[in-house]
Amino acid sequence: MDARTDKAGKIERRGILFVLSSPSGAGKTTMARRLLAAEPQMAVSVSATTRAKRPGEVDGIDYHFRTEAQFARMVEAGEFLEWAHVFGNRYGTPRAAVETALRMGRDVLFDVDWQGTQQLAQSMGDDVVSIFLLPPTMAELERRLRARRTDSEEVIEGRMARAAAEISHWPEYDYVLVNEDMHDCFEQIHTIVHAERLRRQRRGAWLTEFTREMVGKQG
Ligand SMILES: Nc1ncnc2c1ncn2[C@@H]1O[C@H](COP(=O)(O)OP(=O)(O)OP(=O)(O)O)[C@@H](O)[C@H]1O
Ligand SMILES: Nc1nc2c(ncn2[C@@H]2O[C@H](COP(=O)(O)O)[C@@H](O)[C@H]2O)c(=O)[nH]1
Repeated sequence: MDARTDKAGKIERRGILFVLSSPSGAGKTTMARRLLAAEPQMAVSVSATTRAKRPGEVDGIDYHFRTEAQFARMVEAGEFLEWAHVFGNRYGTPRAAVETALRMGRDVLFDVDWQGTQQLAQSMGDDVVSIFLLPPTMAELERRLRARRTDSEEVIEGRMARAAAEISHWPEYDYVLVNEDMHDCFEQIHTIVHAERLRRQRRGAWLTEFTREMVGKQG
């Protein structure tokens, strides 16, 4: 028996929803990829979006790329856990995949903006752990957006224009990290994941039973 299952092997651990947000280009996708490589049991929420595919992006892996009409039908059918307008496009978290992963006791990683984080926190409460990434400077943020070579000048300017507004939401997050050095930032995120999993409230009935049996066996 471990913290995930009871004596009958039934899953009793609720998955944690780890949310990463930042201004565009600060490094969420980079950190998410590293975390998923280090934590193969962690599920990732693949968002749906109406934005155009970037070079190298794959439908169903990076995003579910949808037309406006398809996205609107999904909203109408209640298929999203949350959705929002970001940079003139619509982005949303499909409900079904997240609910399946959580039911199986798996943690789920989200890359969503501040609006998505607020909506997830409202619907999923204490199961949400939110992390905000800051760039070391605005100049470095712009450098990273350009170095990525995935967006037009117009898109980059739009994202830089929105960066200060995104950053203003940092106090709403559980953790705020400066992504200066990739390795250090990843280590900090991984430490948060380990610590949050060890919270007493998340260890479930297993801990109660474990301590009761231990004390019962005394003498
Ligand atoms: N600590 C770092 N130092 C230098 N470059 C970095 C660092 N972290 C990420 N980058 C680089 O910055 C660029 C932007 O990173 P990334 O795509 O992960 O950002 P993002 O926050 O996911 O952006 P978006 O919200 O637009 O999807 C990438 O080219 C990435 O390799
Ligand atoms: N509220 C939501 N925001 C989302 C979701 N998926 C991604 N995002 C955020 O959109 C911007 C832009 O992303 P990009 O891939 O076009 O650069 C970024 O801040 C993401 O965090 C979502 O499902 N809901």
